[in-house]
Amino acid sequence: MALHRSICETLLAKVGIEMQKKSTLPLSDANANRKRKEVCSKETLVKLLRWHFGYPDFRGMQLDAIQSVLSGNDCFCLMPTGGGKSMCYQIPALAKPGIVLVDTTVMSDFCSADSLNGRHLLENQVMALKEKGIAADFLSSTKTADAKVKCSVTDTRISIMTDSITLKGSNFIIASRVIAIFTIHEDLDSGKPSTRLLYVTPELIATPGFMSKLTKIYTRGLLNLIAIDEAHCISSWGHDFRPSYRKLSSLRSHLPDVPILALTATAAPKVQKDVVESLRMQNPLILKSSFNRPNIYYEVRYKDLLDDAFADLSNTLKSLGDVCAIVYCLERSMCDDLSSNLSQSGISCAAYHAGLNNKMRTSVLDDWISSKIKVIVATVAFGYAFPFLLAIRSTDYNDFWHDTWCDIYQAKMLCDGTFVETKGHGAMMLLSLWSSFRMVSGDLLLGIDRKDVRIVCHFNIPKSMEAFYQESGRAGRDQLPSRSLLYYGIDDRKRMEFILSKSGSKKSSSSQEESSKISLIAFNQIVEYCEGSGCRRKRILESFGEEVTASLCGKTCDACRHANLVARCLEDLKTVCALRHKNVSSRVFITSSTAATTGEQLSEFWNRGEEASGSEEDISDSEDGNEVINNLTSSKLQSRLGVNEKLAMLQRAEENFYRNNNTYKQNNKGDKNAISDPMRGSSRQRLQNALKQGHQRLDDFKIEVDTSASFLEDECYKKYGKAGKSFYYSQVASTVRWLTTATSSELMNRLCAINASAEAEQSLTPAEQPFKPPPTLDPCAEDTGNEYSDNARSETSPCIVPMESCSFNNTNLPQIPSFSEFVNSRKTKGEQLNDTKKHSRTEKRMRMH
Ligand SMILES: Nc1ncnc2c1ncn2[C@@H]1O[C@H](COP(=O)(O)OP(=O)(O)OP(=O)(O)O)[C@@H](O)[C@H]1O
Ligand SMILES: [Mg+2]
Repeated sequence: MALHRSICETLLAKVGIEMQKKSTLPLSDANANRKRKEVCSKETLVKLLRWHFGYPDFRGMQLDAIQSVLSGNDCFCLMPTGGGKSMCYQIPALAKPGIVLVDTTVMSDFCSADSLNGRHLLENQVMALKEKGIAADFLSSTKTADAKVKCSVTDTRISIMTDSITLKGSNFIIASRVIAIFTIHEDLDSGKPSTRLLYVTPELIATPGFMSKLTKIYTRGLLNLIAIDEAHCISSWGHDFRPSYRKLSSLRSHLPDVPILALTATAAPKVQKDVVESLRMQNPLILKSSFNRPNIYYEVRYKDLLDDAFADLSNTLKSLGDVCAIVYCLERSMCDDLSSNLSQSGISCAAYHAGLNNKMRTSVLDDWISSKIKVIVATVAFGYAFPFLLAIRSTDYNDFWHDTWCDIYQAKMLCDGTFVETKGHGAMMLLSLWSSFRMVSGDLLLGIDRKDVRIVCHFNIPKSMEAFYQESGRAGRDQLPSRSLLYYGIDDRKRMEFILSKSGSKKSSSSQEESSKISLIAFNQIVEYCEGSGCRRKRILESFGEEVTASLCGKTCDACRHANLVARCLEDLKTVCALRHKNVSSRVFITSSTAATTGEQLSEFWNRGEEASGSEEDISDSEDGNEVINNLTSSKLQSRLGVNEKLAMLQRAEENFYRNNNTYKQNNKGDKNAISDPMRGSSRQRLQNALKQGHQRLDDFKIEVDTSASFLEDECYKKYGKAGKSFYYSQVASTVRWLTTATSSELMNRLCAINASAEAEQSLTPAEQPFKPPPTLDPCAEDTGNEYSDNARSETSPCIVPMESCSFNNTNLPQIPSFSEFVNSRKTKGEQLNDTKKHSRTEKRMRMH
């Protein structure tokens, strides 16, 4: 034991775990208050605030909340972002001996997604509190996945003390953490814990081991308060990806008279009701501060009216000088692109998302917090993984594929290991994407207390007003003037609507449909915020049920300050939209909240239903998918299996899939995934429509529509015909999308050859017109001569050469590896690394090229 202690101390010293720098302020009435539920006087509490935090006085409703919980009442506290909610449980932790338990999303997100980052962040937070003289610490149910260095000293004790922690060994950082857990547990068991503020995850609370520990602390009269930070997760997000929050309801039954403090910045009345009921709060004191953030200037810019939104963003950031900023976007790839784009234009910036490896994320975060990096480009909060599959599928097939395997690879390291036996690629993709998006979900920057963020830009529309408020609220936590800038694009809006509408597909359960409807209604609020001409601030506040006067804003939003300009922009947007999306019923300026939920055909992604027979076997709609989603939440396998076992399991699943699939195909004459002629016809029609729109949009449009549509369709078919209709549709969709934005010269570049050939053919008499590829099109013509085979000829566009031979669009695709190949390539790679004694970690993101 003595040996253990000395090792602990040495290691703690080595990793620099800070001891408290400030002593706790001695309070004369502290002991007297120990058992009595007595309100601390305002003076005492202000003294604590000044001593530990150096602030002169409490803000807003802080004091009411603190006094309420100290007197034993439940309290529901609604405060704006940056309003100082943490103080409402930090001060009670100082006011009496005993423990304040804080259930926090920050930990939940980070620890379940990425243990090292979670720990790193929390270590920072806890260290900051320790420096203020607060005995704070944290515990989580995080599993340690890395198995580098054996940590034999603590193995046995850890497994005895926490039934949820699977320790397989550890690198140095983890070792230090493990020892810290050891000491916290010892402290909690001691009967006289020195810990005052204990941050935990809902996952940990749900474990019987920890609950029995809590019960012991409670029976000793040492549990003073349970604080649930970001309590809205119980309601609006809990069902989707934080079911563990639901388990918090057991707190009341196990610990009946410990006051509960629920804190949130985003709670609509229905959410508030849900939180109060779920936590079984009793007559809680409801404290509501205004959501108004007077120091934030709100502005919307319209992507469709900008020449170059990237450039606009970059110029805006530059014009602000060397300030700290956050840019949010929807997808990782966008994060990376945007970040490198901004860096190229001289802005100190980095991408931050779950696709980065631990080391990278930690270092980006550190650099941003310490101001080495000024701008952080992060993914927005998102709770749905399932529909992302379709969104991503519309991007390049190969990139998508590679990303997917990479995600599986990363998921084993980052997520909590919910792997299930699945039926093949579709399901595995869903699984991996689910994992990866679960990782990004919940705003990775949540809980980071960087006060001087001067501007928050949304480069893609957020999913709801609540998400927008949370994210934009990261600006100006120091109360100094700051900005929120949202770039609104019609395509972005459609993409988000699609994603949200697909979150409850027709084959899903009714609750999923319901949640999809709710999401779309919530999304409509943020669309109205962008498309409406009235005061932005008023709109935000009204969406949270606050009634405000028009004068409240005081020209601190673009709609109030530049009313005419905004009105003009909205008019222009209307026109652009009418031109660009002629065949798609536009929702611009349709403000009825039901419009989004009526299932209208909103974009190229989701009007697949109208295309011939639909896509029964689509990954999106497959029973497989639902099964995976269902299994994901109920999987018994959970994290108990090792990584290699999980990979082996996926490999087996793939083999089974192919076996079953072949049998299925033999038993069913037609392949459901095959692309039929009517489907191809319908795709050609869509491409024609898009080309016709181009005709209207562009003055110098000289493209022959029908032939070009056939050409493009043929291109899609050749590229993805064999992969099945899902990928074929995606390719058609992205081609349509490209057509709606392409410039004349881009169109000409891609289609000039075919149009040149059409023109050439027109100049010939019908008798002269050859049934062969035009020489200009075929760079290999000299080699192939007239050997152009009938097989390579498209039935729909007879004058087109095989795409593979066209130099202007070389679509030779790298081979797509099967999952087994992928795993084996990893193994080989690993062996090679061992052979050459390369211990340094190379790029985590595996490249298949
Ligand atoms: N009474 C106070 N006076 C001055 N500053 C304060 C006071 N209370 C809290 N703060 C500071 O305000 C900042 C925001 O506080 P905190 O992180 O608790 O906000 P929050 O309400 O939890 O925000 P979010 O919703 O973004 O998590 C912190 O830097 C905190 O130290
Ligand atoms: Mg907070």
